Amino acid sequence: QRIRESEQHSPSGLICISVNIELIISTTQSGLILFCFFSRTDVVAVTPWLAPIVWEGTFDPDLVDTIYKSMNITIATTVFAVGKYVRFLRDFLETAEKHFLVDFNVRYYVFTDRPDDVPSVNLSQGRHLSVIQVPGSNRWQEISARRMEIIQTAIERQISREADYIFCLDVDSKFHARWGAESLGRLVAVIHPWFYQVTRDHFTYERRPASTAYIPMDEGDYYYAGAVFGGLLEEVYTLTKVCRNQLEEDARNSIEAAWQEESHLNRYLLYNKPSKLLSPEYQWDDKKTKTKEVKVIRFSSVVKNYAEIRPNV
Ligand SMILES: CC(=O)N[C@H]1[C@@H](OP(=O)(O)OP(=O)(O)OC[C@H]2O[C@@H](n3ccc(=O)[nH]c3=O)[C@H](O)[C@@H]2O)O[C@H](CO)[C@H](O)[C@@H]1O
Ligand SMILES: [Mn+2]
Repeated sequence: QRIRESEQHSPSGLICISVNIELIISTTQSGLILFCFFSRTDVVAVTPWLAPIVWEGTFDPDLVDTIYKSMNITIATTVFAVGKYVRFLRDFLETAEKHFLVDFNVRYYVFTDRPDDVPSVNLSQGRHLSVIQVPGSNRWQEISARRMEIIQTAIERQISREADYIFCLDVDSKFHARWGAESLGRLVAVIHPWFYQVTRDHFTYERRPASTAYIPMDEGDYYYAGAVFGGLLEEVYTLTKVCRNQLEEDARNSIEAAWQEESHLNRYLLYNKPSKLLSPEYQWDDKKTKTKEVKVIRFSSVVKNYAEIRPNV
């Protein structure tokens, strides 16, 4: 059933802005109402290649969770805490236990050079945490970019035997609200919170043809954030392998892409389209003022003092 209110004249004679609400009621043949919610008409909820873009109000949370729960899946979650970034782990893990894939089997993989500083956090049933030691570095660019290689290796050695899906997340972040099974898909990326309202000429893709992350000005769909990507294990394995190889090829040619692995991720996703996109609800930035499209912030980057926290500026 659709309700559309078009332009109306108020008593004062001013024209009101059209309301345009779609009320979707799904019924069975017997007439029993299964679910009822307002779909969104203020945001685009599908890509030109017909992948869903997940916004609050475009899915039924209980129904989606029920479908995935019956599959008895395990979701791996990688998070890097190298150097001073170990300080973000407690909030990350504690808020994840409250909001991230609650009641699902989740395996956290914490990559750190300071295993003794990993906090002990109470995990719910069905949830595990492994600590994997990685080298430190005196360049944040290298720490961030090497994640591709390290995730690829960890999938080969361990994760492929232990999980079905994987999410790779930034640690300088907190969960604030439900992040459920609506986020799962073959290959999943998140629209960067600073770039969802701008045209593609503003995207900070790598623009130098000498880099393997190069994207010409007239190409590109979305600007994806490097802080969140995921999908089926084998899909993310290929993604990390390709990005790792391209990062290494660039290094051999003494070129570093504008935003390191984020640039390579964007290049990969341009030619390997994600099957599902997460709206900026799934990667907000605490420095950014909330816009009206964002009804719920599920996961956001905390404000940090770069000079104090990173090994270099
Ligand atoms: C929202 C978003 O898309 N952010 C991207 C952006 O800035 P960010 O400011 O989000 O980068 P960042 O400092 O959070 O670094 C990315 C991640 O690398 C890890 N880390 C980094 C430095 C360090 O000393 N120790 C450590 O563990 C940690 O997990 C951190 O969350 O640019 C980065 C570098 O290209 C990545 O592309 C990020 O994904
Ligand atoms: Mn970050």
